[in-house]
Amino acid sequence: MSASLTQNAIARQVERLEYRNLAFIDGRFAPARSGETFETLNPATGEVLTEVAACDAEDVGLAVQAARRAFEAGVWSGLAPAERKAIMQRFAELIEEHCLELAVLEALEAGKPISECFNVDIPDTANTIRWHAEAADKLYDAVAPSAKDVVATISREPIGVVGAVLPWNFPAMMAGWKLGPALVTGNSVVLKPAELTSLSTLRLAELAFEAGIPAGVLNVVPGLGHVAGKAIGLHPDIDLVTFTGSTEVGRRFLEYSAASNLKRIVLECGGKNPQVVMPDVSDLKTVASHVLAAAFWNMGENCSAGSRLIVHRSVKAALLDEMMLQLETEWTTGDPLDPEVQLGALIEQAHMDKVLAHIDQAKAEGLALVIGGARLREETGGYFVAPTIFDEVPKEAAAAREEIFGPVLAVIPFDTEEEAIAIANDTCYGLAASLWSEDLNTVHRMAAAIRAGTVAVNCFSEGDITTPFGGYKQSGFGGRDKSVYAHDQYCELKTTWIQLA
Ligand SMILES: NC(=O)C1=CN([C@@H]2O[C@H](COP(=O)(O)OP(=O)(O)OC[C@H]3O[C@@H](n4cnc5c(N)ncnc54)[C@H](O)[C@@H]3O)[C@@H](O)[C@H]2O)C=CC1
Ligand code: BAL
Repeated sequence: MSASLTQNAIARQVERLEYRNLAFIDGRFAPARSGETFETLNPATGEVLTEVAACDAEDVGLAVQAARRAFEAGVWSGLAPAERKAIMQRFAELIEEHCLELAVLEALEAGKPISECFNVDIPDTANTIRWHAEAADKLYDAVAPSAKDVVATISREPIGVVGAVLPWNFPAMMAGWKLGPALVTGNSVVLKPAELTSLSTLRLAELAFEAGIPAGVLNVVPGLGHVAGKAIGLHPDIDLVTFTGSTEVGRRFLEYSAASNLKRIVLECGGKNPQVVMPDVSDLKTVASHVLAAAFWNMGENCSAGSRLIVHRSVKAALLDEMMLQLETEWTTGDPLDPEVQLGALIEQAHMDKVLAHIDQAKAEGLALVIGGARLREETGGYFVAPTIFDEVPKEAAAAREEIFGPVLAVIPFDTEEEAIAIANDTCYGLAASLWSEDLNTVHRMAAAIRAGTVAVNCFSEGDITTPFGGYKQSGFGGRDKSVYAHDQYCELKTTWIQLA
């Protein structure tokens, strides 16, 4: 727990909290044109926090007009990279200055543990914005090795108006992953947060404006997926949509693109990520702590959650014993605003019901329940589910195949390396994997054989801001988040072919 994250500081912040709950279009907060709103809830209590403007196609249209106007006027796209850098750096500073406020908003609206929000999510959001800002004036374009009497330059240009449609599991961090590279490369953005988590994103937009990002360059249109999200997908004047969320909705964006203007689509979707533990591991305490973090961090509501533990039969029992010990002593489920808590509430009743239905199905199929398997803290009205582990899960079982997006871990034993790789790759997803072995040859061989965008060796990690993030197979499409590779998704490549006299 950070020194400044005390119960008193949190309580004072909650008392003085003001919700930004209107759309942010062209540098101003405004209600939806229809006057419609939707409720946003605290998933730890089921109580309504506030009503949020429910944007529809008309509001999305106004936001796109503002974004296009700003883009064409060059108030942002026409700045030198170093000028955009300075403003984005100020934006990062403002995020840091408002870290507690943003952390409290995320804990209240998303049910995430405040210590994670305060120590990880919001600092990472600021770091992401700052890192991309600093890259702004350090990336060079190219001159092609063409013919003698020709100069051919290959330059990147901003793509124009970017639509960003975001999930609820890491609201600020995902906004940072999209806004950092989209804005530093000179684009204008129309961003739709998930309807379950609008509040921190709306505050971020206000801070971006305060930092000096001109009116119209960053617009936030809160609203329902099948209304505001669909309107972004179908809008004929949006050049690219970057999306993080379910594979099912990602697929819809490809349809929207085909049905409208062939806008570029970048998808970061789901995962059923393997954690492979080889028989040569010696430090089971460390392995156990990372395996638990991979499975249960953010209540398992994480696209890169390591929801399949594929473990060699010879170490399985000892590893499970160590995991149980740590789970019982180090993982507390409770009020997300309590800085000592590691596990908060699931995002909403419907999602909790879906996770509990998966658990019931696994029980009905006769899978061996090791721990958990039930709702917790029902008396609070909140949506808490105990971290749950099933052992000896057949690879055909739903618990081994479907993305549950909750605190449910399927343990699948194996006997040979070939079998482990086959199980790891036996999924339609390919986002992330963890691999545990102390043998360098095994590590190289297996890391190369696992079909995933990120393979973390001897740890659970998504990498840091310097490494790209995205998936193989149905986990991703069209580009990567994070690192300088993320800039590619937001740029067109222009060839200028100059014939010399
Ligand atoms: N990063 C990830 O991999 C995430 C995966 N999920 C998966 O998706 C499941 C459902 O969660 P949801 O929040 O419902 O994710 P989702 O994929 O439905 O929502 C993500 C975003 O898409 C929007 N959206 C929803 N329906 C849309 C539509 N028809 N057209 C355009 N936009 C639309 C939502 O409003 C939200 O902003 C989860 O249980 C989990 O399995 C959810 C969130 C993040
Ligand atoms: N873990 C960051 C990306 C996501 O869950 O959507």
